[in-house]
Amino acid sequence: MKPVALGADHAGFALKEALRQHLEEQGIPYRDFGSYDGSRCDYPDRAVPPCEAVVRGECDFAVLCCGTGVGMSICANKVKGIRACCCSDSFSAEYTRRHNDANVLCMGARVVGPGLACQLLDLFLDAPFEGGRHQDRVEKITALDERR
Ligand SMILES: O=C(CO)[C@H](O)[C@H](O)[C@H](O)COP(=O)(O)O
Repeated sequence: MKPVALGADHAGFALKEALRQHLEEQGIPYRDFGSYDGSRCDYPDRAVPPCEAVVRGECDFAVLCCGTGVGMSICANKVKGIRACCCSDSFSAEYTRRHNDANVLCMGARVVGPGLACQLLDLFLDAPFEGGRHQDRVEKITALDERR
């Protein structure tokens, strides 16, 4: 398994740390792109490096944390090849993999607690992309990338 890329701003730092520890406990490799402490920083600067690692094929997935998860997801979806979803419920976390072939999970530390976030991460990592009719739709998303 390729490492999971992790990223966070100051608001998401503690949640990212909880997710990092959760991955470590399960023996799932990760690459931590920071923040490495809770110092104030800007989520666009923290979103891009983990996403670029996914696009380069060094990581299959990235997990990004900020206050709401929304700022991170907006930025991540600006990176060509990224399909990011901001999740705070289990159905979305699972089905964004099954139907959208999402490669980035964003979560908000001011929205979800660490226990739920770890559960959402497990669902995201375990769910397979179903392909079939969803493949055609993902190809249309890729075509949208090409128009930019
Ligand atoms: O971008 C966000 C909102 O979608 C993130 O939640 C940020 O973490 C948040 O805006 C940071 O807010 P702060 O007041 O500067 O801590």
